[in-house]
Amino acid sequence: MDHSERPGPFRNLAPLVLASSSPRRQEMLARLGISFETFPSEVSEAQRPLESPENYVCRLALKKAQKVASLRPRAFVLAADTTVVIGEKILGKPESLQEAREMLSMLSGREHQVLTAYAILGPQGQSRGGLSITSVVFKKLLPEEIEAYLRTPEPWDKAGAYAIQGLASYMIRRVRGSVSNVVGLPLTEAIEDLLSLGVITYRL
Ligand SMILES: Cc1cn([C@H]2C[C@H](O)[C@@H](COP(=O)(O)OP(=O)(O)OP(=O)(O)O)O2)c(=O)[nH]c1=O
Repeated sequence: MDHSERPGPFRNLAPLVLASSSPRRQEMLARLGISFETFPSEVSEAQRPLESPENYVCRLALKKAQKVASLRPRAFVLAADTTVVIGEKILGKPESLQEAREMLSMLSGREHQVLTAYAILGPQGQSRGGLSITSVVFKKLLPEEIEAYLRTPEPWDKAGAYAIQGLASYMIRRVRGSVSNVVGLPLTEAIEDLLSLGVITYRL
C-alpha cells in the first residue's frame, strides 16, 4: 500500500518502506508528511531462554528490518518492536480474553516499562536504530472496570492489552519517557535518524 503525501513538517528525499502492519506506526509517520510503502514483515518470535527483554525487542526489530530489506533492496527500511515489561514478565499481544484480563490485572496499580526497539537499514548498508524505554503507572483497576474495557475492541493487537492513546488513557496516572514509544515508535529518535540518513528533510 502506498501512503500518499499529506501536509506535514517533513518530505521524503528517498523511498522508505515501513516493515510493519501496525496501524499506529503507519499513522504516526503519515501524519508527519512522510510517505512510505507498507510491507509487513510477518516476523513473530518467542523470547529465547535467558534473553533479556532489551535484547529480545532489539533482535526482533532488526530481524523485521532485515527480512523486508532483502525484499526491497533499493529502499530504506524501518521496523520496530514493542513490548511491555512488568517485574520479570514480558507482555506481548494477548491471544485470548483470559490472557488480556490477566495482563490488565497485572498492570493494575503498578508501574511497568514499555520497550520499543527500532531499526533502519539503507540500500548502501546504512544502519541505525535504538531502544527506548518508557515507564507507565496504572491506577488501580476495579474488576468491573477491566471487564468493561475487555468488551471494547481496544486490547487486541496491543502489547500489554491496552492503548495509551485510546480508551485506556484515563487509567494512566503517570508516564515518564516518550509517549510515541508506547504507541509503537520512539518518534524523536527515529526522525533524527531518518533526517541524518537523508531519507527525509523539512518541508519548507
Ligand atoms: C502499550 C501499547 C502498545 N500498542 C501497540 C503498538 C504495537 O502496534 C503493538 C505491539 O506489537 P508489535 O509486535 O510491536 O508490532 P505489530 O505486531 O503491531 O506490528 P509489526 O510487527 O508488523 O510491526 O502494541 C499501542 O498501540 N498502544 C499502547 O499503549
